[in-house]
Amino acid sequence: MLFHVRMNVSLPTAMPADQAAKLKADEKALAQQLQNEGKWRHLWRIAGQYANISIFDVASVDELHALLTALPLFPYMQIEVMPLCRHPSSVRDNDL
Ligand SMILES: O=C(O)C[C@H]1C=CC(=O)O1
Repeated sequence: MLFHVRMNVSLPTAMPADQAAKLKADEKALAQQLQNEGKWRHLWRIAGQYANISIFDVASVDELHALLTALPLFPYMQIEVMPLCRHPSSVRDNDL
């Protein structure tokens, strides 16, 4: 199942720099692991914003929820999820 996910990140301004750096490093490691596993298929920065557009390819809504809520930055993100299905006019297969 494919999901379009937007993540807006908002770290508290009072958060110590070393805590923020650790969160970002942990987030990066997990994001890259999930990309290598094929579950996090696309990761794009939204220009000019601390936000991203991602495409996840997972087995279920429950799996997506588990992945998103396990992200180190999850407590500091606003997340919007859009489930995707095949468009009848698309000339592409689902292999993104
Ligand atoms: O920077 C972000 O957009 C938030 C998050 C998503 C992947 C990652 O490494 O950090």
